[in-house]
Amino acid sequence: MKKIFDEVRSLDKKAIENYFLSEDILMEHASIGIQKYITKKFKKNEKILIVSGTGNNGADGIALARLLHKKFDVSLYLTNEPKTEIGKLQLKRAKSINVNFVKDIFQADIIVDCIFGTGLNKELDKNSIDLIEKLNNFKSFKIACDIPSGLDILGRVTTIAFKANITITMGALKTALFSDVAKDYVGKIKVAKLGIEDEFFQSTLTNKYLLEKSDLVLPYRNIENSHKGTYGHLNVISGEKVGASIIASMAAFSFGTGLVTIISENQESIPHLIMQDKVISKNCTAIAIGMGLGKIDDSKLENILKLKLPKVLDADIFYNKLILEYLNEYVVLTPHPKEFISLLKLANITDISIEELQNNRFKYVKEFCNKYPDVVLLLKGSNVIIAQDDNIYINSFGNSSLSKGGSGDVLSGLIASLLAQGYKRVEGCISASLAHTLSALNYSKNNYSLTPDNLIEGIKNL
Ligand SMILES: NC(=O)C1=CN([C@@H]2O[C@H](COP(=O)(O)OP(=O)(O)OC[C@H]3O[C@@H](n4cnc5c(N)ncnc54)[C@H](O)[C@@H]3O)[C@@H](O)[C@H]2O)[C@@H](O)CC1
Ligand SMILES: Nc1ncnc2c1ncn2[C@@H]1O[C@H](COP(=O)(O)OP(=O)(O)O)[C@@H](O)[C@H]1O
Ligand SMILES: [K+]
Repeated sequence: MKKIFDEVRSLDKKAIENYFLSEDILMEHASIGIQKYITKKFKKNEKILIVSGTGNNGADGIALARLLHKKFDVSLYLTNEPKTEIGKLQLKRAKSINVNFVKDIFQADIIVDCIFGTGLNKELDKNSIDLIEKLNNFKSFKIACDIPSGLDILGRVTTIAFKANITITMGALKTALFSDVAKDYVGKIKVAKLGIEDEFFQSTLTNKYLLEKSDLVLPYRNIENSHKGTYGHLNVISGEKVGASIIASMAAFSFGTGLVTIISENQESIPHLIMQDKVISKNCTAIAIGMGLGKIDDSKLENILKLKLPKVLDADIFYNKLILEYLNEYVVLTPHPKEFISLLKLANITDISIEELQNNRFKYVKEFCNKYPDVVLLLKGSNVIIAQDDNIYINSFGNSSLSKGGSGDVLSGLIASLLAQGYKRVEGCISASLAHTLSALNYSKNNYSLTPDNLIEGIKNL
């Protein structure tokens, strides 16, 4: 996993002091980072338009124009004269070698957005909105310098934001790039090193981490002298919609759990691989409840919630106040945003809209985890957040093929499967969530036809 920081400005300052560097050295490295990317990816004669604002993000762009001068067909458009000292210096340098300044933007092969960086601190004015809108309409390959212009430090879109194919971010990953809203603007994300010792970021504390493919720990079996009981027995509690329990059960069975039983009062028609019972199994090692549950008698629910077994609580359960008494060290919660706002309300933390949550996901996850530090929370979304106490892990591998009924049931089944097999809760959530999103990513047909069955098939082939 890679470290993510809420802000890097103070880190840059500290690094400058620690290693006797200068803003100029850092900026040169920032621009070299983008120069290297462009030089590697594009042919020499391609047209590049760099659009620079008045702050240091703009100054990065002016430095980049100098670095690419005569190597590419580069044009530099300034929204205004630079305001910062280093920006003025970069401009002098660029002018001294006759960089090509242009008075109008145009559809180049490549556009580099250096209008605003992390210094965006107010609403965009009309000129900036028009400029970003025009750039977005160009069919160019689009590179955002540090952060797409128009995204603020919390990853919210002000009025409009630059839609990049890639964001080359300076120094270290920033939280703002991983809001759900940002996902449609950042494109790929790449870090440009600023000439600061790697050791510096390694030793700087953070509570946020970006998950990588290598963090996936599949439930490989490492002993031969085993039997089905060795790999746990998951009970999936069924309710009004048995389909959800079947999806979760099939996902769990395919992900290695030795036995899966659907617990239901009625005799349901279910796949022959899955067992069925009316009561919790004696050798049950984990429980999944909530998916398709509908209404349930409080005393029955309480009898399940009070069991000292790892549990995944999902879906309908987030509308029942009873769960507040059981938010303990056995529990994993897997709400989607609508369910999470219900939970926040039940827990008397806040009464907010989905939009407010989606604009401030990290903030509300933190508030919830401060109140319930024993619980492991997985907040679904285009960038999944896994949190416990103060620690946050972000899974950004998901894509829109997962926006379909039943995807969440697969995920709950996968987490419950790993819990039944003995994974710790945070580790279980990390590996299940990675398997879930990587399976979707590997599905290569198109991005509309993925079904829960395809997802489960993909998980068998990871
Ligand atoms: N900290 C450092 O040492 C480094 C910073 N670098 C670059 O510097 C950037 C940050 O630079 P700045 O702090 O100058 O900030 P920005 O370049 O993001 O620009 C902010 C400027 O625009 C103005 N502004 C903010 N919001 C506005 C709005 N809505 N409408 C009109 N004007 C607005 C501000 O008053 C300020 O003058 C980073 O994103 C990064 O690209 C890099 O060069 C690497 C090194
Ligand atoms: N656009 C998207 N990008 C990434 N992941 C997505 C996207 N849409 C949905 N998902 C994922 O799909 C799952 C949907 O779960 P949920 O809404 O609970 O569905 P259901 O209850 O129908 O099974 C979650 O894991 C969510 O993170
Ligand atoms: K930018």
